[in-house]
Amino acid sequence: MTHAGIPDSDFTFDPASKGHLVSQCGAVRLDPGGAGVAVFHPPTLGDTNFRPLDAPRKGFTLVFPLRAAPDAPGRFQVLLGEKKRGLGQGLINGFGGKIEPGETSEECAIRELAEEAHLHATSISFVGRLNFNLPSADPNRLLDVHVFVAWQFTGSPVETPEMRPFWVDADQVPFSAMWPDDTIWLPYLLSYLAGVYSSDQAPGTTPQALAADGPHLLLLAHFDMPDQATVAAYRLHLAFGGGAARGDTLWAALSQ
Ligand SMILES: Nc1nc2c([nH]c(=O)n2[C@H]2C[C@H](O)[C@@H](COP(=O)(O)OP(=O)(O)OP(=O)(O)O)O2)c(=O)[nH]1
Repeated sequence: MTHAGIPDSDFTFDPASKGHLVSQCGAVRLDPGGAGVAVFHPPTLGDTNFRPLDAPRKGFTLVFPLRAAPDAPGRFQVLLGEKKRGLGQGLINGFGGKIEPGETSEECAIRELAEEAHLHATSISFVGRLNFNLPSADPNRLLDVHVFVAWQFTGSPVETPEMRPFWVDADQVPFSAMWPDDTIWLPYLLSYLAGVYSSDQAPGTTPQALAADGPHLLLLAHFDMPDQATVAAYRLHLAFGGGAARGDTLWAALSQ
C-alpha cells in the first residue's frame, strides 16, 4: 500500500502485523547548500551520540487536519501553516502548542487548531508521540509532542497572528521548509494515510482505519537536536495500536 508521490516512503503498511512495524535510528541534517535536501548518516551515529532522556518533558500537541482531495478521488490533502511567531517561526508545520494544566492532549490539539486556524475539529485521532532534546539554551529544551490527525471539522481555515494556513496535496508536502525531523517520521504517516484515503468509500466521513478507539498506525520517536536544522540522533518506532494501546505501557515498552 505505497503511495507513489510521497517522498522517502518505501514503507508498506501491513494491518495484519499488530506490533512493531519498523524500528530505526540514525541522524539527519538539512543540507544548506542543497535546497534543504536531507543528508542521512549511518545508523550507528544515532546510538553513540544519544543524550539521556529521563528528565521531565513539557507537553505539546501537533495536529494535521486532513481532507479528501477535491479533484482527485482516493487522494487526500493536509492543512499546513507557515508559523508566524514562537518556536519554529518561519517553518511550515501542523498546528499546536503547549498543553495547559488540567487539559488533555486531545483538548489542547482541538483548542490550538481553533486558535491558530479557526478550524473546529469534531473528530481527531492520536497517531504518535515525538520527544525532542533541543539545545540546552532553549527554554523548551525537552518536549513531548503528542501528534494527532483531524479528519472531521467545521469552519474554514483562516490566517491568524500565529499561522498562515494552506491546504497541500499529500505528495506535495514541503519538507525542505519544515523541521528536519519531519523528513524522518512524517512520510510514514502520510503513506499510511494514503492507504486509508485510497480505500475509504466515503472520504471525510469516518475512516475506520483512524477511529480513535480502533487500532491504527502509531509513531513513537526520540530526536536529539543540537540546533534547529540538525537531528544528531534519533530513534523511531512504528507500531500498530490505538485505543488502550495508545497509553503509557506501549510508550514505555517502545522507548527501551
Ligand atoms: N513538525 C514538528 N513540529 C514540532 C517540532 N518541534 C516542535 O516543537 N513542534 C511543534 C509542537 C507545537 O505544535 C509547536 C510549538 O508550540 P508553540 O511554541 O507554538 O506553543 P504555543 O502556541 O503554546 O506557544 P505560544 O502561544 O506561547 O507562542 O511546534 C518538530 O520538530 N517538528
